[in-house]
Amino acid sequence: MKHHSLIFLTGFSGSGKSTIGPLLANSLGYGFIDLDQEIESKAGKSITKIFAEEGEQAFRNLELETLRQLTGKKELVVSLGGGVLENNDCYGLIRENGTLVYLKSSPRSLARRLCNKTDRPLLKGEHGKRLSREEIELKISTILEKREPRYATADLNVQTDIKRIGFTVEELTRKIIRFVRQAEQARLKQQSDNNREKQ
Ligand SMILES: Nc1ncnc2c1ncn2[C@@H]1O[C@H](COP(=O)(O)OP(=O)(O)O)[C@@H](O)[C@H]1O
Ligand SMILES: O=C(O)C1=C[C@@H](OP(=O)(O)O)[C@@H](O)[C@H](O)C1
Ligand SMILES: [Mg+2]
Repeated sequence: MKHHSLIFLTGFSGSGKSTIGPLLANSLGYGFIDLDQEIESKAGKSITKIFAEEGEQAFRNLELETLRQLTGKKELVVSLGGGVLENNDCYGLIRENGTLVYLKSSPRSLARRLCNKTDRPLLKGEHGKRLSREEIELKISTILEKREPRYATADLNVQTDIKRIGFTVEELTRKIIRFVRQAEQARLKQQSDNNREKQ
């Protein structure tokens, strides 16, 4: 059964899911889980090592396996990894079980935030070579073009390019509280209509 208070944050690497997620959860009075951190603690190694030692498909299998354990929960914010929605099974689980929220950022902002980081295996060159900011921005644009259609199906979205993190948290808190309240009211109305029809 879908719980609208099971909130999944999606968006490309660097959009702020892992930073904003715990702040948003605290602001809502919800629990918080970072899917990548769950996977790393289960695997006992970093995502970079999982990619290097077991390959990307092994990581994607761990994403699905970990996500499955979250279905049925409520009043919980889950920060997804940027590639989760590409897996049809993951996408289906998320749509059937909770509310999808998209943190939108431009390739330029994402590249600026990520250019000094070394923990995104997909944003490295041949043999793990570090890329320049321009090369990272190009790589982001290419991958984002493929992923945008699924990101864009989210129930709610927020632009994070030129917004301080605190404002994004406040905006998302307001939007989510309103969305969850309206969804629950609609569900209760549907239930009472169904009961009336049975009488
Ligand atoms: N709105 C923002 N403005 C400026 N920097 C941000 C913003 N959101 C995230 N960041 C920074 O970008 C980097 C990636 O953030 P992170 O939360 O890890 O993103 P994700 O989990 O979506 O990959 C971090 O260094 C974070 O501090
Ligand atoms: O875009 C992706 O496919 C990935 C994004 C990462 O998470 P963040 O979006 O939190 O960086 C992490 O799951 C892994 O490196 C793969
Ligand atoms: Mg993250």
